[in-house]
Amino acid sequence: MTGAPFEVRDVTVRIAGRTIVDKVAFAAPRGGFTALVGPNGAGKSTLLRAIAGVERTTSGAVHHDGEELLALPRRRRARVLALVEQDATTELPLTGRDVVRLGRSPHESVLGGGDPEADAIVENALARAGAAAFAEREVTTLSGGERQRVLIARALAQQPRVLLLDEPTNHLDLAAQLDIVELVRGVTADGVTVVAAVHDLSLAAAHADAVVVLSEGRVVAHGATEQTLTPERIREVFGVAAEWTRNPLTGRPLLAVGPA
Ligand SMILES: Nc1ncnc2c1ncn2[C@@H]1O[C@H](COP(=O)(O)OP(=O)(O)OP(=O)(O)O)[C@@H](O)[C@H]1O
Repeated sequence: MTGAPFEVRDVTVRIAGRTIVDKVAFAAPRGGFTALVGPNGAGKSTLLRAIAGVERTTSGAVHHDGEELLALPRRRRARVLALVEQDATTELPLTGRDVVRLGRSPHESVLGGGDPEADAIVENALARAGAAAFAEREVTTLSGGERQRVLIARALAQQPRVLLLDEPTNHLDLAAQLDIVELVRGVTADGVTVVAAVHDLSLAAAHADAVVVLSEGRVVAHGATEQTLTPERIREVFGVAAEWTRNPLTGRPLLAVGPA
């Protein structure tokens, strides 16, 4: 991890007169894993969509290595940043491989082609995301967890410098959740900056390099886990009593919760 090439600057999203994301600002180190946490409705998905340029921002900017990403044409932005949305669905009769192949479109020439490595990159992304078994299947027939792996593979095929994940372990069984954590660590080791919305605070504490706590559209804390995810703040933001213990199998932080 070096420097902070990725910066979210005062991003605000107002929808129908309501402020959903309110002047959110944070920087993320290159090759770091930043966990975005907060209760239901805090604005995590809207913020990720705004950063990716999918949701229109009312004001603010997103910088990467000196470029203002929101001002870039969509294809150029997609070469820098990929978003895996929560529960993204498709009705199109595409196979898993077709969907992953779509991740290459920002790298192809406008008329298609001009991307000689595409086949190898697609196969590699399928394998890395544990989605190779679904390459020939129509994605509409896949389970939620299987589809999630295909969508992660598509984002990997995009070869972004910044990877945004919205609840990447949603739909995944316990072993698959561990696979995804492993995958995120592998991707960050390659220098990709990961920002992921996660509900599992134990996962955030065990694996993230930094945590951004969002509440009612605002950043209420940002920094190392120990400083941000204190029992007091968890009570304040999530409305539960909490105590950190250790996972006896891994030695990593584990959150015990109870009624406030
Ligand atoms: N298009 C929209 N129109 C109106 N309200 C919206 C729209 N999109 C999001 N909201 C509202 O904005 C708030 C934040 O939603 P968002 O999905 O970003 O929260 P979240 O933190 O990702 O929640 P969750 O943990 O439940 O996924 C919610 O109150 C939601 O109802």
